Amino acid sequence: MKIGILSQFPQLYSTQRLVEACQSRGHEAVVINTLNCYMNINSIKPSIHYEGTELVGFDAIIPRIHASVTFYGCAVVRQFEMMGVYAANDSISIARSRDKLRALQLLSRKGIGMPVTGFANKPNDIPDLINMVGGAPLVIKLLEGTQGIGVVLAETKTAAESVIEAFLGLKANILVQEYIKESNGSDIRCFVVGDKVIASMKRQGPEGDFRSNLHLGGCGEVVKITAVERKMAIAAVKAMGLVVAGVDILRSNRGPLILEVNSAPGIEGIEQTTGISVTEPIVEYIEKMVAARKTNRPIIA
Ligand SMILES: Nc1ncnc2c1ncn2[C@@H]1O[C@H](COP(=O)(O)OP(=O)(O)OP(=O)(O)O)[C@@H](O)[C@H]1O
Ligand SMILES: [Mg+2]
Ligand SMILES: [Mg+2]
Repeated sequence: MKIGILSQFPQLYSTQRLVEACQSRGHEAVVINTLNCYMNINSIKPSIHYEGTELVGFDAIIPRIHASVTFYGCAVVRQFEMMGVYAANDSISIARSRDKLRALQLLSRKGIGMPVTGFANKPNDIPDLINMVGGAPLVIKLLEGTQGIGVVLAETKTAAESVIEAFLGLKANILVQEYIKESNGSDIRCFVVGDKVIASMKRQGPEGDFRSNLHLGGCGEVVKITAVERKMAIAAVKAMGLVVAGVDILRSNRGPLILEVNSAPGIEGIEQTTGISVTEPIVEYIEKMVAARKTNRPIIA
């Protein structure tokens, strides 16, 4: 197969590992810088051009769309879909999961547990909004933040009111969320491919930070997840329609709660913490899907 890896960063560990996994399973891997793709949208033969030539002959793509380029990245993935190329994460699912509000709304419809979350537009909604999620302390999040940036813990009602006012004054879209204190600055990251959790780790934030993101200095350790957590992670990925995803779960007093589903989950942290290759299963999954598409057999993966 010829597999395109959509990434702006060819030197990144994750990009390199995906290339290696494709090659070790006998496929051709091409790293494509998403932002350098330009598209010809027409009803006869939609195409993508790249550095002066047309991209042809691809069987599948693995999108690694960075949060800062969601709009353009999804357009490129969608164009590949229009050309009949299999996308291991399609454009609709990436867009769904990237917007934390949309994602939580979809998860809530499936009855998947999550911290109580509020969303508002007008500043005069603030006191009731704060009460709705159980009062302070509470967490305030930018809708499209990532790597823990734009996730704030407001310890008091006054702090919460001023942070919410400031964000809304800047026209930022924010979520207001119940703070799960008992998770103690840690969460569980499950790496899912298809309908399987391939690897999981517990992430613990640095001393004094409630955020567990590895990019902010958190560290990972191997963890055994429960059957309920496994089921929940898989259901969340299915609700998004993703095939490759990183699911963040908080362990709360009322059981596991989903925080979010990431469509371009980090690969370095989970592989180094667990010693499990998560890239091989991605390529294996793509092989099954592409083969099933060709023969029109029902897809069992
Ligand atoms: N409601 C909450 N209660 C307790 N801790 C929370 C809550 N929300 C977020 N956190 C902590 O903050 C971290 C970052 O939050 P979240 O995953 O929502 O943001 P992110 O910026 O999208 O991160 P990622 O890099 O995983 O995409 C979480 O991993 C968790 O440790
Ligand atoms: Mg995220
Ligand atoms: Mg997260």
